[in-house]
Amino acid sequence: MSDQLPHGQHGGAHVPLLEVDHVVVQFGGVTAVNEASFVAEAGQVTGLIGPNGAGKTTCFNVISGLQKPTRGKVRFRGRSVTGAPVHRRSKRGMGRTFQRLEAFGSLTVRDNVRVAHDIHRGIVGLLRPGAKDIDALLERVGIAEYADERADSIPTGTARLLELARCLAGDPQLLLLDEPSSGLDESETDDFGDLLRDLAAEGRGILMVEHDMDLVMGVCDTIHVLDFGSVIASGAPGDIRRDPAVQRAYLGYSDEVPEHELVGASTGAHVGTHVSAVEETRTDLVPVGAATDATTVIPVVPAAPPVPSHGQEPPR
Ligand SMILES: Nc1ncnc2c1ncn2[C@@H]1O[C@H](COP(=O)(O)OP(=O)(O)OP(=O)(O)O)[C@@H](O)[C@H]1O
Repeated sequence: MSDQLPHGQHGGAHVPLLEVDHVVVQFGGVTAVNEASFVAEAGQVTGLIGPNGAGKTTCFNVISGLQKPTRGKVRFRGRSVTGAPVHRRSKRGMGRTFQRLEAFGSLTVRDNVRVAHDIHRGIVGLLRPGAKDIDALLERVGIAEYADERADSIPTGTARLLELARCLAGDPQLLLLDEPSSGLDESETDDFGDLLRDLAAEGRGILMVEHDMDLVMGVCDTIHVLDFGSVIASGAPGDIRRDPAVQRAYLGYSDEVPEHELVGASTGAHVGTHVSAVEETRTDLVPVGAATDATTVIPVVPAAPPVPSHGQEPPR
């Protein structure tokens, strides 16, 4: 029996392209992923964000098959792939890029994409794509001018786009992108965001771990937020931006101490730190970007002293 069900349908019921279902990953005493459940839909860009150490990469490893979960399931196109090896997931239509660049340094950019295509297609790869197909892909991701350069001589941002081109050479239905914009300048990041929207408009699903909040908030349809391995929020960018639990996760505040105690006790060193952090944040109330109502501001009013902060910018 074929396992290639059309995504989105399963006996009439809606089936997400990707489902992460109560996944737990433990490394000895460390729970890196804690009962995480979320979905990524076809035709959408989905963001997976969270502070450093929140469990994003571990989740990606579970989804792509590099890490066996301690418990829980991963379903792709309605079928469990929890025990499937990486290459089988890839054959079923998952493509992944890594934070670490994986291209062959001594090959040209064009040959890197050609090799990725051949590896993915296996025997079918013998029917090699024409140079025109490869060049069209390079054009699409915006690196055609580097086609004849060795991969180890191109700038980091370009190398990231090469990773994406290599991933797209396998024609995946789901793209798992790990920090895809790092190394891109502002205008390259804008172009990259447009490309992600185009890829989603073709019906592909994109799940992206990304620290550039402008990009995440600008291109994602849905965002899932991890903190200490658990999903603490899921929703549209505007909802995530305003979610108090998300703000706490990024800024490192707990809500156990009422705000009036904070203000009244501002002589304490740690509280002083907190107050200045609050002031710093509040002077930073900025109009939310073009993706939503431009008059909305970020309601960041932490209500308690700091717990060890992840030291990262919250979603803006
Ligand atoms: N192989 C491992 N052995 C032990 N602990 C691990 C291992 N891999 C990850 N961890 C721990 O699991 C937790 C989650 O790590 P993970 O790399 O998934 O987080 P992350 O959200 O991707 O972080 P970052 O944004 O910094 O890349 C961290 O506490 C990390 O130290």
